[in-house]
Amino acid sequence: MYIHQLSEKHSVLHHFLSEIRDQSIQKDRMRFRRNIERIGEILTYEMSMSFSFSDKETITPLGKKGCVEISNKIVVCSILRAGLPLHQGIINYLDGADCSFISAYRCHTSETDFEIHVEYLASQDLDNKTLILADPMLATGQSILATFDALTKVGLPKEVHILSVIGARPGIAFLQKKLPKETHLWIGDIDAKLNEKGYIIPGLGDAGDLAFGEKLQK
Ligand SMILES: O=P(O)(O)OC[C@H]1O[C@H](OP(=O)(O)OP(=O)(O)O)[C@H](O)[C@@H]1O
Ligand SMILES: O=c1cc[nH]c(=O)[nH]1
Ligand SMILES: [Mg+2]
Repeated sequence: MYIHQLSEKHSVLHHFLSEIRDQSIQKDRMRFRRNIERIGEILTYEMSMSFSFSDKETITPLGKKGCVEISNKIVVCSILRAGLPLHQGIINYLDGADCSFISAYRCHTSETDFEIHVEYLASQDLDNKTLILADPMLATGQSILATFDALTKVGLPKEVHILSVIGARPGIAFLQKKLPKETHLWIGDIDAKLNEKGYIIPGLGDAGDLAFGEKLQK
């Protein structure tokens, strides 16, 4: 897996990362969602430099200009529910992309153990497409793997890009073992560890709850 950690360079991204982690600022739910969306825009801009482009001619009011346009056929698939604001950030920049949605949630068998349940999938044909799989939190990596497995039953994408805001080192190492080598991971920041409940430390807490409100545990 090719890992592109955007926090390696200092940029405005650090401002947004700091705000989503800050326990007082993140209480503003609207700001939290908007910051995740803004990070989605930044990740998409960086990822777009790896896309294919074809030439086109654009007519301006005063002449002609040789321009380029993205030639990848893109499907953005986001994992419900925390993926929704990230999804919005991605499609803010990829105007014509198809959008798929998949649900994945942690179903707890005990205080510390859980399984990932995938129950809902609405997807386009993925054959030969550029698949962007979006989830703001990459903790154990199990949600991404379960959704990747469900999606690759629908078709065989030409390339796969995973977009995430904060990841944990053990979850990334897990995906490195399980996903095809040519998969790209575009990630805002990487934290060192997980706690016994599978939360990223220091992370930011529960992204789905912060964006949309605390859900009842199953
Ligand atoms: O890498 P993992 O260990 O699989 O954890 C990451 C997943 O956990 C969260 O989802 P959650 O189950 O909390 O659902 P939610 O989006 O509805 O809050 C998060 O949004 C990821 O999908
Ligand atoms: O730290 C974590 C782990 C999973 N899901 C979250 O929202 N946060
Ligand atoms: Mg959650």
